[in-house]
Amino acid sequence: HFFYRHARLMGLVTLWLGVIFLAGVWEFSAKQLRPCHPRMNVMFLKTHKMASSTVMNILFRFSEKHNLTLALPAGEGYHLGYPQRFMAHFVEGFKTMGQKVRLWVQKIMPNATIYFTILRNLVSQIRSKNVNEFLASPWTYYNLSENIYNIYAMNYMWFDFGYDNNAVDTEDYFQSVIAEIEQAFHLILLTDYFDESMVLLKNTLCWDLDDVVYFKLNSRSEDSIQEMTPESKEKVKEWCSLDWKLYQHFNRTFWRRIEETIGLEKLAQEVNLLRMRQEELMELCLLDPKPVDKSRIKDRKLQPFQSGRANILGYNLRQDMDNATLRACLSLVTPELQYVSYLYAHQFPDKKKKDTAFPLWWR
Ligand SMILES: Nc1ncnc2c1ncn2[C@@H]1O[C@H](COP(=O)(O)OS(=O)(=O)O)[C@@H](OP(=O)(O)O)[C@H]1O
Repeated sequence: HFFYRHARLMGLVTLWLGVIFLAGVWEFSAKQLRPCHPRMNVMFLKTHKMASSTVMNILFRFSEKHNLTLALPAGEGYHLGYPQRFMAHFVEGFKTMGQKVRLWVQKIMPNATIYFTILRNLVSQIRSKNVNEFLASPWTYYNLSENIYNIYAMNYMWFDFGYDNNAVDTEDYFQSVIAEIEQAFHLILLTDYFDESMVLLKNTLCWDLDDVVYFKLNSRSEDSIQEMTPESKEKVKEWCSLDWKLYQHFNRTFWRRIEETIGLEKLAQEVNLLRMRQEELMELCLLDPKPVDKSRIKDRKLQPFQSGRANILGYNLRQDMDNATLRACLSLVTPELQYVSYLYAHQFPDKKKKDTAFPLWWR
């Protein structure tokens, strides 16, 4: 009787192991055979001075290629309420009221949406004139009571995620925010490894290489920047300690994700392909091998918005292109405001146009 009972148990266990094994084999072969499907629902949190305009350009081109609907700023504006917290009625066509930011975003995005953003190392990002003087004695210049007008001077990445940039940095607080960000975002990319980020994005979203090929947008001219001294590089990590820890954390998760998904060897190959394609397109489209000073941009409609005193560079296109090539090249160099203006006019033909003129192109 004892043997009989155990034999039955053993039989059951063996049967289960068999079923689990078969399910594993089936899933493995299904993964090998089934090509992934490009993700069409994407939410990008635009962060400042972190190559976010280049990412936006990638998203704009993808949305045109697949005729997708964009959440565009309502009325005459170009921002979704920044620096206020996001609300759904900042998006053209949404009128609902009375909920929290996360719910607002969920209200306008479908359930199966990939949420992502991009961060940059403080040391490479903060290159404004007078940065060293500022960091030598920041409290001389920084006034806590100025509140929202201070956001670029302390922990602005923290602010862009919707948190208090003046908050006291304690381990518990830091960890609780990180946990919230990790819950809300599927992917955090890095400006400092932009090409690697584009490969990771392409693989996560199952897009093509050409979807993430780009020209670098919104770069500052050399005479608009001041590099940090070695002392400032150390001081900024203290002054913006929340941002510094945030960046370090997501730098680690970025490389972990690469290792778990693509692997370093394949990453290097794909980055290489991306750069080759980028060079090919630059030769095809551009008059100059590098972005040029705003005064040298011949077509004013291709001049990027000039924020502050910095000189923001742009591009001149070659003249000798057929219509289809010109259209493709234009979309790669069109600055953000002009592109938003164009997409808005296209998506809402009956509404009043935004006032930034965009290059005329044929649809
Ligand atoms: N592909 C790529 N790789 C590395 N860095 C890049 C890339 N594209 C843009 N950039 C740099 O990003 C800075 C502009 O960022 P944003 O577009 O976010 O600026 S803005 O806030 O929208 O004005 C700006 O940095 P600075 O030149 O230091 O100002 C750009 O040079």
